[in-house]
Amino acid sequence: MTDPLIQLKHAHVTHRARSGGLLTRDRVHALTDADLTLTPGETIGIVGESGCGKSTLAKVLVGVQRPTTGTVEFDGQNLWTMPNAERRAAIGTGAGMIFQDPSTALNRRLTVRRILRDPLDVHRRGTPAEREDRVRELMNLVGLPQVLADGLPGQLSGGQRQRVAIARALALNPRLVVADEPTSALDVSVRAQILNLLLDLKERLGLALVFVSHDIQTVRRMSDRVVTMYLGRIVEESPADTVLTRSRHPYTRALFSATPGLLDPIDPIPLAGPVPSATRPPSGCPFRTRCWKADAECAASMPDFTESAAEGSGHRFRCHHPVDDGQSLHELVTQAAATAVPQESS
Ligand SMILES: Nc1ncnc2c1ncn2[C@@H]1O[C@H](COP(=O)(O)OP(=O)(O)OP(=O)(O)O)[C@@H](O)[C@H]1O
Repeated sequence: MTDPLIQLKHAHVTHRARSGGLLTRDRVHALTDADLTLTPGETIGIVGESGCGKSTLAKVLVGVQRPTTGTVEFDGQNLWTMPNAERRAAIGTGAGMIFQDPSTALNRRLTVRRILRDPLDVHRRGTPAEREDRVRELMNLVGLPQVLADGLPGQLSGGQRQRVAIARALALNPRLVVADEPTSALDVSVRAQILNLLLDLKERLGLALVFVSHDIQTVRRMSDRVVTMYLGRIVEESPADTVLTRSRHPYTRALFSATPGLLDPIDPIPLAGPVPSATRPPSGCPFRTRCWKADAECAASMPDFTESAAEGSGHRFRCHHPVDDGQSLHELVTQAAATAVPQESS
């Protein structure tokens, strides 16, 4: 079996909650008890509703966010017990991050050349001449014409800016790249180009990729494995090619059923009420307040992960009452519509 590139163990992230801009004594549970393993060259996609912790999980994986408790191992080494300089070196060389909006992620006052040289200078990579060569190489890698090297981000198109952000993330030869909504700020016409570029780079460089998006269709296309999150928790990991039909967690099925154009035209699985507060998540399974299958057992405890019967499939889910393997969406919609869900939230 391949050694993991990254391993999260029981990672929690909490933040002080704010009310009217002021910090309160409450804690927001942005990530709860996350266990996840990523192998070299693998792509995982993270899906879930807004605020469910996708970005937090991505930042923890890439070593940008320190978990409040729990561990992150990168190449078998605990990232957060390393001395700072060592961790920065491991993170710098190990992982790059591409954000949603390249116009805010790039320093507007620096030329493309300076933006791409910066990580090489900070990590003292090679001689000045070698750094210049590397800048040229990075621009070629992401399909940016060399004439743009002296341009400022404001002089580039949205797609070109995102290419600069990708080149910068690749500057130190990372083995992992995290792309957090990398195309949502771009025109539809350039989205496919950027996604194809990421897929191409992943193949050519053997990168592991963590892909975060609200666009479930794209996540499925880009990923080997899909991680479903709900209210800070990972509730299912499914192989991307069977996530539509074989996922077992009711929330994964509901989420995918609500994606236009993905499945046969059909009403989505109806869910009761809104997502509860991340400050006071429900006891037991956090999805139980909206789930048509929930009962007292779901309020009492969060189930452990169940591995799918197909050994080595990488499919696992946390649910007391999973959807039957192969159960159709039509059946689930009917079942959910016929069931009243208890409304209390904790
Ligand atoms: N610095 C912070 N301080 C307080 N709360 C935070 C902070 N960062 C994130 N949160 C909260 O943590 C939870 C998870 O946020 P996160 O950004 O990870 O979710 P997300 O799924 O990526 O959301 P979106 O899809 O809207 O980007 C949310 O309730 C969010 O409000």
